[in-house]
Amino acid sequence: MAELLSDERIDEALAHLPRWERNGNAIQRTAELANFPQAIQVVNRIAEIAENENHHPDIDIRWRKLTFRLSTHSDGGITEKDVQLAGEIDGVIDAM
Ligand SMILES: C[C@H](O)[C@H](O)[C@H]1CNC2=NC(N)=NC(=O)C2=N1
Repeated sequence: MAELLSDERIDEALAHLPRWERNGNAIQRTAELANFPQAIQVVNRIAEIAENENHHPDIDIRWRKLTFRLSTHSDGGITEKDVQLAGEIDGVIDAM
């Protein structure tokens, strides 16, 4: 179990993650890739990171548009694991 973050800590984390917004008990970002294969490549790279960390995003795939929603299901809210994964997802998308 990880510790749920305070509202203040979440705001502070999001100040460093400008592409992410809070959506209730999760943080969320959308990204539009150049085409569908690139979007799937992004998903595959993130899948590898998620497996390594045993922390998995909810992912919505619509053609070349991806929406990532991060929360720590076992704790019912946002933890440092989500903040960490958000930064890594940004890194994968920025590298495309
Ligand atoms: C047993 C295993 O540690 C859990 O099911 C992991 C897997 N991936 C997970 N991912 C996310 N986002 N939240 C979790 O609580 C979680 N739990």
